[in-house]
Amino acid sequence: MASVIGFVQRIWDISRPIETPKSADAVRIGLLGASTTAPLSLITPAKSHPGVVIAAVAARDFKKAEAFAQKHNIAKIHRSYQNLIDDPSIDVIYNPLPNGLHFEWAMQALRAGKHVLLEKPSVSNAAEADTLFSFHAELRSPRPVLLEAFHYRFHPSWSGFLSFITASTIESARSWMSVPAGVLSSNDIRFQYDLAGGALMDPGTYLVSILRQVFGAEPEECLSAVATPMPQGRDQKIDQVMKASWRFPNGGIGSIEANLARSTWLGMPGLDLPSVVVKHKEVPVTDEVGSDKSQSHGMIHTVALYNWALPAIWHRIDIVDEHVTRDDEGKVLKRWTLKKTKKYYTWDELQEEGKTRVGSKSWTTYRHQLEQFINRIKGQRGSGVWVDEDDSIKQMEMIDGAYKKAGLPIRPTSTYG
Ligand SMILES: NC(=O)C1=CN([C@@H]2O[C@H](COP(=O)(O)OP(=O)(O)OC[C@H]3O[C@@H](n4cnc5c(N)ncnc54)[C@H](OP(=O)(O)O)[C@@H]3O)[C@@H](O)[C@H]2O)C=CC1
Ligand SMILES: O=C1OC[C@@H](O)[C@H](O)[C@H]1O
Repeated sequence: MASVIGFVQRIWDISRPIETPKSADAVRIGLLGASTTAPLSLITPAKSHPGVVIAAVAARDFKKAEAFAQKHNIAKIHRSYQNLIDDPSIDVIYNPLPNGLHFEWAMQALRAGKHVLLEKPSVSNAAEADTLFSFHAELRSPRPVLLEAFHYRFHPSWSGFLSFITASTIESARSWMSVPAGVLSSNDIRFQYDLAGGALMDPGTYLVSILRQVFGAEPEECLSAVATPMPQGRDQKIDQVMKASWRFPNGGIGSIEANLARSTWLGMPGLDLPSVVVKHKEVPVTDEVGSDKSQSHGMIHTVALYNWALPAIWHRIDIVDEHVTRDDEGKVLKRWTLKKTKKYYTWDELQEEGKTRVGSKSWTTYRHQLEQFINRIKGQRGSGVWVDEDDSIKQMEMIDGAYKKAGLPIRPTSTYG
């Protein structure tokens, strides 16, 4: 009962954050597009941040921008993306445009000296990532801040999960995310190749990021990539589903399944919690059992995180240790399993020296991300979580590699120079 009350309370608190008065030096953010995601990923989180004002929005259609501004209490409307970027009263550009427009508008914003919060995937392919992030790296100090918005990494549940993983002994890691069938309309940006759509680009980009995080390394080889194309008559360059696997330097295998139209029995929409399961190789345990030289004691450590995408609403980390003792001929003497469950709604259990980790239970991944983004802009010490330039480039290299392996073209490079 207490857990149900906690769940309902968290949903209530997340959807109605306490609005804080804004400080005089608040960072002023402008939104590119009246996007579907902005209310969840930035507008609501900004309400509880005293140092952030959502100051302007630009949309291709003025009436749409007007309605969006009114609904979200945004004071200023621009008739074009360029006008927003050129607005001297704006400090930060939030870029949640279709993936295929990320590169152009991030470059434009950086060229205008604005900080950029850039939705994932950062761009369409590795060549664009290299150009964008190298351009950013070479900007003169004080450089604007550029962040690929891998929000899940900023929540304490992700750090808590990683704290149970020993990268060098991982045998396998599996991660998955899907969108239930029928949720996305047939003309959704995710189904358009020219806008850099596809399952690997959308849920898949998180899954690729998760494998890179878990192994703490880049893969040596893409072992398999199998795309389920869109139904006949639709764009065959779009992967509706992508299943792929990679071998990492420790010999472990990482695999993903990204699905833009998950269905189950009789075509009913399917709902899976976005999750990751990491299984380690058996490692020897030295303890009182192991000290008997005629016996050996081994353990397989498996860690799973359920709901890494919206962990503030609910998540669970399961840690399962399978123990086995064997005699000196390898015959199994005894097996037993120890299980525990952990949850990290706040940093309380994860405080480390030198890191400033703040937040409350009602902070979503997006709110935590915003905190760190603003810390960077203000030159303040934060939680230590960040996504750096090289990380974002390597991310796109892994995605390109999987598209090639699947026999699909990598997503098109922008003509913007
Ligand atoms: N962090 C997260 O949790 C989430 C991130 N995302 C990411 O955000 C981005 C946008 O996703 P989402 O908000 O769902 O997308 P939308 O379909 O809402 O598109 C976003 C905006 O793109 C603009 N746009 C510009 N050119 C085009 C075009 N040719 N066709 C369609 N739209 C265009 C529209 O702006 P205008 O108003 O000017 O017409 C639209 O408002 C993606 O990169 C996605 O991966 C998406 C969902 C969640
Ligand atoms: O968080 C998300 O969930 C669903 C996806 O389609 C979306 O783009 C992604 O960011």
